[in-house]
Amino acid sequence: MPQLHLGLEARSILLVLAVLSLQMAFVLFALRRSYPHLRSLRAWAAAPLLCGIASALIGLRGMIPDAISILAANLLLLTGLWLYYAGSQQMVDLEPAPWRWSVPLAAVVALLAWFTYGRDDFEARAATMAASIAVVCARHAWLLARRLQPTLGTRLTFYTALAAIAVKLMLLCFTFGWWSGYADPAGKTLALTFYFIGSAITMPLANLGVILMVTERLRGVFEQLATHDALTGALSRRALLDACAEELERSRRRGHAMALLLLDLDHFKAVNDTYGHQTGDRVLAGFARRVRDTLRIQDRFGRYGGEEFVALLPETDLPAAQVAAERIRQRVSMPSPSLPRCTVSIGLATLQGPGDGIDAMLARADHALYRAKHSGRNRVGSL
Ligand SMILES: Nc1nc2c(ncn2[C@@H]2O[C@H](COP(=O)(O)OP(=O)(O)OP(=O)(O)O)[C@@H](O)[C@H]2O)c(=O)[nH]1
Repeated sequence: MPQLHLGLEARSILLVLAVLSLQMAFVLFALRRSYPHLRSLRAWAAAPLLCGIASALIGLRGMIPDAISILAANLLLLTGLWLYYAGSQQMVDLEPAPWRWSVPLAAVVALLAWFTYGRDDFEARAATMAASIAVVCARHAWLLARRLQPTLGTRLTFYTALAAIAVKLMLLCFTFGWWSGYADPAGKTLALTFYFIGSAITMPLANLGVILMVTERLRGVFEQLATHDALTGALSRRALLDACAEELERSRRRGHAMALLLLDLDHFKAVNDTYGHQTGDRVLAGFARRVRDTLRIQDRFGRYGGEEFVALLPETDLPAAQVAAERIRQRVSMPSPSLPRCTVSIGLATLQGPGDGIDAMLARADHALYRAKHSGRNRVGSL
């Protein structure tokens, strides 16, 4: 084991890192049991497990055979680092490709074997590993920067990957003789001290970054469940009414118009009775998708109850709301290749002065809907 400054011992650092990584793996495996649908958790739990075992094996260098403390340990380390990357890929619905990595991995292990048994060369082994780790971290950092939302967790993981790359590049520069001080034993000790301290900082930070990414994703899932209807993806009634209250306040403040559409599928009970409840569910989901496609970004769409939905149209006066409602009606009535045809009746209400409120608008929209139903359905009613 190399000597370090500050009274530090490489073996102790490696064993402490092993314990920390195994603890983190335990936490992540426990999270995986609770949230099995979060695919990334499997790779992210296995990653610190492999890295932890690798650290322990490297730390036991000289006490166990080289084939284990060098070859098996570095193989585990690189696989573990790849698993961090694979977990991030799954976060953005990319399929990890283990076979694509297995060829370079085998080449690295072959090189390490040569630098162990062909000619015993610590510097060459360190350079091989530093370059390989830097490549995996760079690939991971690239993915984090390009594909994931810039949250605290992704930022922490991204900067940790950059820091790990910097540490590895530093070691590469030294081993290639780009710093003359490295030839001197004191310089070498200093370089290795930086290297081990760098690893001691980046490994736990990578685990923390992953834990943060998991909790951020779970928070997103729970928020979605709390505010959206699971079947149609529309806002839940509670979230819809909150959005209405918010928009009403904004319209009042700015003196803007606002419209509200109450949408009710026609003869939906007959759809259920004829084709079954499951097809009825698919019709509802397809209907919601069509309405959402028709609406603008700033419009809100929610499930008011059963087969009744509300579309909230900010900054929309009566003529514009009639155009929007008619567009929805036509879009919904278009035949679909996979679903029974259905139509929608729509009740329309617009904001009537500062004393008006959401309950009053909903009551007017309900009345208009009633009229649309009673004058033949598949139409837009207003008062
Ligand atoms: N499949 C399915 N059906 C639902 C869901 N929610 C409500 N329904 C059904 O929607 C039907 C609504 O029926 P009605 O209120 O009589 O209205 P309708 O048959 O659409 O007739 P009109 O509104 O008068 O045109 C009921 O049979 C409910 O069971 C749901 O989530 N899935």
